[in-house]
Amino acid sequence: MKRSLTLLLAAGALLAVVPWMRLPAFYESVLYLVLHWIALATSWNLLSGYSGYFSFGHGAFFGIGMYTTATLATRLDMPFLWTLPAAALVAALFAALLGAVAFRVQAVRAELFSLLTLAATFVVATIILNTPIDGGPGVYMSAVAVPSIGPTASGTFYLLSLAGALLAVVAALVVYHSRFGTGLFAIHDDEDVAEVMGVPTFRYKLAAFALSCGLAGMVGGVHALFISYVTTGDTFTIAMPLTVILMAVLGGTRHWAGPIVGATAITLLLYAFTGSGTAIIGKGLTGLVLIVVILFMPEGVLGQALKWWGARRGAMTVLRAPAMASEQPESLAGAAASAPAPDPAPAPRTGQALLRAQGVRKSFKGVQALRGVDLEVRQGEILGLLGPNGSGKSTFINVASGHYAATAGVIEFAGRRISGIPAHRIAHGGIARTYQIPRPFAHLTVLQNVALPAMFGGASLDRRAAEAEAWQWLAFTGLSERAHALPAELNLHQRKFLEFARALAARPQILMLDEVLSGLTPSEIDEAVALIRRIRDHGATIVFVEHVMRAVMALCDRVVIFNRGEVLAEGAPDDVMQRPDVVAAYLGQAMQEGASTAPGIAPEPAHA
Ligand SMILES: Nc1ncnc2c1ncn2[C@@H]1O[C@H](COP(=O)(O)OP(=O)(O)OP(=O)(O)O)[C@@H](O)[C@H]1O
Repeated sequence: MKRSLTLLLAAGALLAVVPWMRLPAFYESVLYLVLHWIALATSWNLLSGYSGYFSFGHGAFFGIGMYTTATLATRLDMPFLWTLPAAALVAALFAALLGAVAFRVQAVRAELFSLLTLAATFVVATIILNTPIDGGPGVYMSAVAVPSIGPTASGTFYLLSLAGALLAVVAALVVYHSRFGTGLFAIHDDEDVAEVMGVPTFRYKLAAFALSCGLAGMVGGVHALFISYVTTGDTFTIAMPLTVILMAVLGGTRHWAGPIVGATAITLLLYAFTGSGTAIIGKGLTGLVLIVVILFMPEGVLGQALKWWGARRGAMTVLRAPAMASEQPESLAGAAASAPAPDPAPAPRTGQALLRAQGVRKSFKGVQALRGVDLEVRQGEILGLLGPNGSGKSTFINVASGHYAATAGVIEFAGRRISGIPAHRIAHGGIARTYQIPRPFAHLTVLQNVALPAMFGGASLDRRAAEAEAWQWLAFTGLSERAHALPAELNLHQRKFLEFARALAARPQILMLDEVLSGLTPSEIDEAVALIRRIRDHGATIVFVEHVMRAVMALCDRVVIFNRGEVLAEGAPDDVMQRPDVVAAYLGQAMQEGASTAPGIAPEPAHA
């Protein structure tokens, strides 16, 4: 990052000389527009490209900035430069208010968020148009003095635009390489999993929205004086956010520099055809280029270029997320699955209750998935959660890890109530889980997938330490060779082990494994059983939902049997599995399914 930052600042310093080169004002205006669009597209990308929350309301915040500057400079005679921080602040505050409402509602994602931001644009425009802020005729700013920063007025505007673009790009670069940026990219791929792994999704989205809109507001403030006549009709159009989106998409939304490429290309292309007869050709050509890029370069021009560059150098990935694709530490090179791993949880086997659930209920629109579950997980044990399909095992894990809120009841962890608190705080407190169907972050490499929980989970490491930790867990689970692959390039066995590695990297006190063995071949199951044993030998407490009976019998200290959302039985595996009511529960399911025998109730000999 330091190299990019130095390059950026050096480029900024070089470009700052332009007004003194005595170029015709026309060129300064063109460059003003290029920088203006770079600032807007980059600021939009900070929320929408990074986190995947596509905003169609960037025009609203840009417009709020314009009107803040216009009002303060014309009505209160505030010096123009002082109005710019105010423009940024008002736009950021408005975004924070809107985000505080929108991000609280879980359903407001994807296209609903886009529609909401679009609607906000019209609401803002209507308010401004029908109040003294504008009142209808627009605001003239011709009497506002242009500060003498450059040798000419056009030079001053150019320099202001350069400052705005630099500020936006530096912000995008810093966020891209920060913990905050990593969290935003995780939200982009799977927000629920990101939250369960410890990313404070609400706070991160709010901060990104406010930052993105604050920058747009500041750019709006500069533009108000540049055009010197502000009207709602010209400001709050759908064309503005659309242009910004197209620029970012063309350049590539998954890289901080993507919008620079897109904004420069589109602005220059449109400008090259500004003559009255050729403007339409310019627009048509821009549209065509966009169609080609969307069809053949889904990661944008810069994304594709970096991919080619990476492939030429024989290295995988550059563009998937904030770059952290460092090489495997030498000490771990060639480490096999049996390599010593960091201690996942230094918990002694005291047998005391670490997690206690009392009267936990969960219903989904009429479906009673949990009907008052009481159970405890003891420190250092492997507790098996068993039961027929649909009996509520996964739901229990989902509720305990905060993925779903309990409808009623209390869950305590290490003596503290955790039911009702956000999932990222539960993760931070020391509970990690795997998903029955692996849910890796699709655009993060295997290494980045494992480093993320090390950053946001119980361990709470910084990026560098998290990456080192991730390498260790990759060695532990035998995935070192695939560190730079994307999850889609892994087979099921490897994806399941990736789930393990991610959960372990959080250094949890309790590890909840949800059917990690399903779909694996017998030899892969043996491997996984051996791995779970090793995790337990490190002192971890494990909750283990599983249908593979030989693994259950080989691993579990105790089992709890769920049936129809209730606890039917609990105790030592050998005793519980012989109980007639447990056999009947499984048989009931088998009969419903038309099977002649209960599925896997008779313990198979353990291979492992
Ligand atoms: N998100 C959801 N929306 C609606 N119903 C759900 C949801 N999640 C679970 N259920 C329902 O809750 C009940 C319990 O499901 P759950 O997945 O917890 O069972 P399970 O014991 O884990 O089953 P399996 O062994 O097949 O995974 C089922 O009837 C299921 O259909």
